[in-house]
Amino acid sequence: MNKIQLKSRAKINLSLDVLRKRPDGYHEVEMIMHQIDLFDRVTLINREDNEIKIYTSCGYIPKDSGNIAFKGASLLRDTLGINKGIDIHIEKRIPVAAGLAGGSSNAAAVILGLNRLWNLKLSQNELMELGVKIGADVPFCILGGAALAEGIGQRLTPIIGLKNVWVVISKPSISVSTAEVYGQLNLLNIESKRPNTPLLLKAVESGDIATLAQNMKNVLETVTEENYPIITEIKKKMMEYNAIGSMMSGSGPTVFGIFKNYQRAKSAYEHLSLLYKQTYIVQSFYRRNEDE
Ligand SMILES: C[C@](O)(CO)[C@H](O)COP(=O)(O)OP(=O)(O)OC[C@H]1O[C@@H](n2ccc(N)nc2=O)[C@H](O)[C@@H]1O
Ligand SMILES: Nc1ncnc2c1ncn2[C@@H]1O[C@H](COP(=O)(O)OP(=O)(O)OP(=O)(O)O)[C@@H](O)[C@H]1O
Repeated sequence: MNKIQLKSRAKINLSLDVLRKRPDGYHEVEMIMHQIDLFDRVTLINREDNEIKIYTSCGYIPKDSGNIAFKGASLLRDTLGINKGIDIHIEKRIPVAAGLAGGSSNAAAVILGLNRLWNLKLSQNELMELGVKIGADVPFCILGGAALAEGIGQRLTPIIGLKNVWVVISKPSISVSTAEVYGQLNLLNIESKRPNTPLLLKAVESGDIATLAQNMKNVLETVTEENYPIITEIKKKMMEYNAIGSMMSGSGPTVFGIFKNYQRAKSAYEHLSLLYKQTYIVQSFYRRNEDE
């Protein structure tokens, strides 16, 4: 085998709580993460030499060692002392710097793909332990499906995901830095924004999308929504167009809405895409990578 192609899926956070700030600056979180069926295509092709090369149609992501997919490949090579080269082709569809883990998901695809292409035989847990070295969202992207994430996001408990739930996502044309959002978070100001995680976990696992959608909360909204009122506007529009609930994903600025059925989601998508260019209609994706 000389080549492998993978789907690199985006995630949304169905809840996001921050418990405390650690001495190293990172935050301990408690969040419910769920993949959606919006994906980049990542193709890995072995090279004759030992270089790592990135090819992408997307004009505004790095094409050198600054690309997180590059970091995924060099991490595997350095850790295992491998002297091989790889061409990494990224066909970008996931909006960038959006709160959808687009970059983390590309890195996860590279790690999963090279494990197979180079026959490394690392377990999923070993891959996840390596993945966290390049980003807190990478282990979840390696796991796939749906999970409760704790620690800095790397301590994962897989949960039963939502089957074929319709979701509309809209990204306003602003980009947000995750580090800045966490940096501006005031832990004294989040009490009313904290989710009831046990209630939400139960709702997700039983497919009770009404309870889920009506109780979703993300403490990072206290920062990003405050900085960008357009997020409040999009959430309002989602509700006007019959979402059961709407929230910002991750550190934002992407907003998603959960819908009762395809017809309602489609109608919302048609209206919202006139207002916000980067609007997508997608389904929840519940299968873990090991199941594929
Ligand atoms: C907002 C989320 O996307 C929600 O899933 C994640 O918590 C962030 O995951 P990520 O973008 O993969 O995060 P990283 O690339 O590891 O970290 C970017 C920056 O975010 C901050 N950060 C990230 C994760 C975390 N648990 N606490 C933090 O304070 C740190 O300042 C870090 O320098
Ligand atoms: N392969 C990649 N895909 C997307 N962005 C990348 C990639 N490599 C590096 N980047 C850079 O990483 C930054 C964050 O992009 P990304 O799309 O991963 O953010 P995000 O969706 O907010 O991620 P998260 O939800 O994990 O915080 C951007 O500034 C982008 O230029």
